[in-house]
Amino acid sequence: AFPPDDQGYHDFDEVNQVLDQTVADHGDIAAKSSVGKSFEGRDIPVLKISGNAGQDEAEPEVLFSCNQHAREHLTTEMCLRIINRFTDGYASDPAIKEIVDSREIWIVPVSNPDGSTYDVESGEYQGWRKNRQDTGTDTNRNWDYQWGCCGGSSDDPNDETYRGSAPFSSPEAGELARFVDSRVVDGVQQIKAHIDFHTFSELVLWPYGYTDADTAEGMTQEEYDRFVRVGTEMAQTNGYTPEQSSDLYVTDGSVNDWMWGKHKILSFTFEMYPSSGGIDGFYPPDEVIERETQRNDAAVDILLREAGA
Ligand SMILES: NS(=O)(=O)N[C@@H](Cc1ccccc1)C(=O)O
Ligand SMILES: [Zn+2]
Repeated sequence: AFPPDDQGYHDFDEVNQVLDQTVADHGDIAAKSSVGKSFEGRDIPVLKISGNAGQDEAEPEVLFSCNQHAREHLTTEMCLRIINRFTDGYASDPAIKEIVDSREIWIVPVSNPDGSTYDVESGEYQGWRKNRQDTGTDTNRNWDYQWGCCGGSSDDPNDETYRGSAPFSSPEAGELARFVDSRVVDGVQQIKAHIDFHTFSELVLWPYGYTDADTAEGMTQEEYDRFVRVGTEMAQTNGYTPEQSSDLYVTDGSVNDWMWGKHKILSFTFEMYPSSGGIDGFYPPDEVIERETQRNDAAVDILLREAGA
């Protein structure tokens, strides 16, 4: 459970209650399933929002994933904001209805349920980042694209950026990857765009993370320019700084590199509020949740539009 002053945040059980209630209230446009189990055996929930949610329709799909890093709890609230906005708004807002009827939206509010639970279950924040496998794997260094290639992760199990013993050695990354793989229908990946939400620094990041170069195998200049255009457009709406993720620092095995490198999914990371801080930057007071999640509404709409382009 979150500390008394931060009850506005949802822990894992409360997230599942919200998802179940959403399906109960909006069963025609919302469907809950699991992408698989975490290391400690928790189901990692995914909510699908679409007209006729029970049918797989030939519509562009978009994935929003949150809380890959345990302590980054504001990102779970970001995924819940997306869920509430597109379900509660469906009956009253024609623009929302138009999007939901023409897209299939997948939302994973808690990608790392073991780590997220560990971080808050004592009632005191643990500052935990990784999953709960042995001494912890940084799942955002465990994706199977240029894994461990380039000094953008650690081979020391005690480090915060430990890449794991092998690509997809963490079930959390492996199961989400398996879910994305499963969205290849008749040889075509149905998911066209993705945002992985993190905190903090207020950035919009795009691949590749493993190299400083703009272009590399699997990334032409035209493809890079599209990341810049869409990333910059989204950043103009939320005031974040847009940049290639390696401009921040080189990472290898990150989710964005795999989403683009393997599936050509237009995949971004958003680093949310605050813009700076120490360890307290991971724990903004719950009073900021509404403001800092609504801050990304327009960017989310841009990505949903872009998925159909
Ligand atoms: N959220 S964070 O503080 O861990 N920063 C992220 C930044 C990041 C995210 C995606 C690709 C490259 C870099 C990280 O994984 O290091
Ligand atoms: Zn993070």
